[in-house]
Amino acid sequence: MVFGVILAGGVGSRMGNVEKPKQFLKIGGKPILIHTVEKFLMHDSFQELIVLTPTEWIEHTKNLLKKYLGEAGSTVKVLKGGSTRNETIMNSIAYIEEKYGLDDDTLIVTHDSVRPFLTYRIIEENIKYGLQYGACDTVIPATDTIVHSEDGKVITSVPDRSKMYQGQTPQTFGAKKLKELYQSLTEEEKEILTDASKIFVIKGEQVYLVEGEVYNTKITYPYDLRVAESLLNDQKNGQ
Ligand SMILES: Nc1ccn([C@@H]2O[C@H](COP(=O)(O)OP(=O)(O)OP(=O)(O)O)[C@@H](O)[C@H]2O)c(=O)n1
Ligand SMILES: O=P(O)(O)OC[C@@H](O)[C@@H](O)[C@@H](O)CO
Repeated sequence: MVFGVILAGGVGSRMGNVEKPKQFLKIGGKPILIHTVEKFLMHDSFQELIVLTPTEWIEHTKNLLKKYLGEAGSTVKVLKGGSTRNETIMNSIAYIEEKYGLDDDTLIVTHDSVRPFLTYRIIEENIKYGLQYGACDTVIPATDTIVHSEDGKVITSVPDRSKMYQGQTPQTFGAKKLKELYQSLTEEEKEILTDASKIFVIKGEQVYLVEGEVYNTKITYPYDLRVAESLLNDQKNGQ
């Protein structure tokens, strides 16, 4: 079984002083989260779509799904997010295990709710390579040179940019394996995680690359809202 797991459990602190978590802010007259859910609803491979949000925003999320997406929106399961992004993913796996059981064919396509510009191809390839390889990560080649600094003062190294990529999402995994690997991590290992692919990498497991898109950007800062509005205008004008 394949599940769409849309991560909306954050508070968007880097968005500054806004009245609600950034995933509920509007672009093109519609909440960012709704743009993202719409992309997943275009695929019929999913057994179920799951959105995970902070507890206090669960009812709001359900209302948005019904208001903007009607019947289709009502099929989306809304759950409580976790204290960290990976705990949110674990909450989705706990729900899946409870309702469907977990086996080696249980696949989760995990996606940042604030990356509304992902494409049909990216989702299809995540499903295909997730089923084929058991783990894949959506990435784009680094456009800026990556600089590594241990102390934040001087350069420790400048990795070969031709081998550097920027991680995006979706990140797709065998749910059973992800759960087992995550549970085997120490608290220190969990602390340094900023995504889920690293859980596999730390444990020496292969994660295959799926080609992302530059515009599959994560809305993080106020500036990103302006970029998102202009991307929507471009799409409207067929650019
Ligand atoms: N406990 C968490 C933390 C983050 N996320 C989700 O992970 C995605 C990417 O994380 P990020 O951009 O960092 O979102 P926030 O944590 O909300 O932002 P900030 O770090 O600025 O507070 C977002 O869709 C966010 O909702 C989540 O589901 N559960
Ligand atoms: O550091 P942040 O919490 O903004 O991002 C965490 C993840 O969302 C991020 O690592 C993936 O989108 C892959 O880049």
